[in-house]
Amino acid sequence: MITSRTAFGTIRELEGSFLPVIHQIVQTLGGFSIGDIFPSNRLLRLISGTERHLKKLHQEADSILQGIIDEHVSRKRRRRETEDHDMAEGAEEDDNDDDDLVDVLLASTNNHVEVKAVILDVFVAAGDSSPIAVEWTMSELMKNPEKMEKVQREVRHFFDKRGEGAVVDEALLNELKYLKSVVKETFRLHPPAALSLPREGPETVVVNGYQIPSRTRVIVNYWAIGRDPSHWTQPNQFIPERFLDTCIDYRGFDFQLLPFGSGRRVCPGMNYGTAVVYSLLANLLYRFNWELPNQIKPQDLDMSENFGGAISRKKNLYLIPIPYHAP
Ligand code: HEM
Repeated sequence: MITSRTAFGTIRELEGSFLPVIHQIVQTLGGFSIGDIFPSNRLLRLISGTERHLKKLHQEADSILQGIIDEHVSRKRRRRETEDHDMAEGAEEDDNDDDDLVDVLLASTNNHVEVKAVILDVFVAAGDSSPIAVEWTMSELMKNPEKMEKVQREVRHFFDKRGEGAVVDEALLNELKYLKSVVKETFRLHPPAALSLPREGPETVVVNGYQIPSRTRVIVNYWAIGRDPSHWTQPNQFIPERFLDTCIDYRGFDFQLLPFGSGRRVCPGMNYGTAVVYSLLANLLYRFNWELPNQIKPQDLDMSENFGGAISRKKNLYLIPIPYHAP
């Protein structure tokens, strides 16, 4: 929702139909089909039906995006007409402060196919990653009440000192060390994108004694790397403290923790995605205490995963918020 408001501004009706299509595209792309294993065999690709399904989804997304672009073009035209009229009467030219992503892209090209491709790429790649990360973080904190207490103490101390409106940016995260460790630990156990996008190398290489011929399709399993016992002690336990005394980070330089990938094809939305995660979490943790419904005990909270383009919870997380009032 935050990404779509940034991209589309206020076109709520079309936005409402676009997000479910994106969700289906992400789910379909994330699954494996027999055609993925033998990509050169067109018959297998046809039998699996995935290609047909994706084409249909693509057509739906394309027509919704065209509607959004048309809306933007006519809104811009109306605004320009009003501005021309106002300027003729002596008013100053309007700046473009409230332009959204579509406006910015349309200002740089008249080619609507390119604009649609960029928007589709951003939405499919961004998917629900940040909300999924927040949902897993809250799940782990509910399962581990002592960690929840510790992180809330830190966040409340921070906001009580700086005021409720304080923005949690990269500089201030140095003060929220435990929250940062909690997020790193969640990315380690539950990377929203478990697998890299498929990549092909231009030439043959040898990695750890394995020869990988050029043009081989390679997919890296970030989920398995995060739980590899040769890198992590008690790999399946949620222990944010493990990050307090190390500089291991998720930015792509520490190969045992790669929730955003690494190298030239590292996620370009990393800063935006993490800013959303930190600010949502900081607000949820500051403003409310949280309880599990139906007397569910923390240790009984279901943590099953849904396999797809993004690894979300299999069952939604339902929690009871209890407003917190600063003393
Ligand atoms: C917590 C949030 C996010 C996570 C965990 C995440 C993770 C990833 C991962 C693992 C990849 C694949 C890297 C690879 O193939 O090795 C990726 C690619 C990508 N991400 Fe993100 N992402 C997040 C948020 C976002 C957001 C908010 C945007 C855009 C607004 C975005 C845009 C992209 C794009 C465009 C690519 C494809 C890059 C390419 O084609 O090489 N991501 N992301």
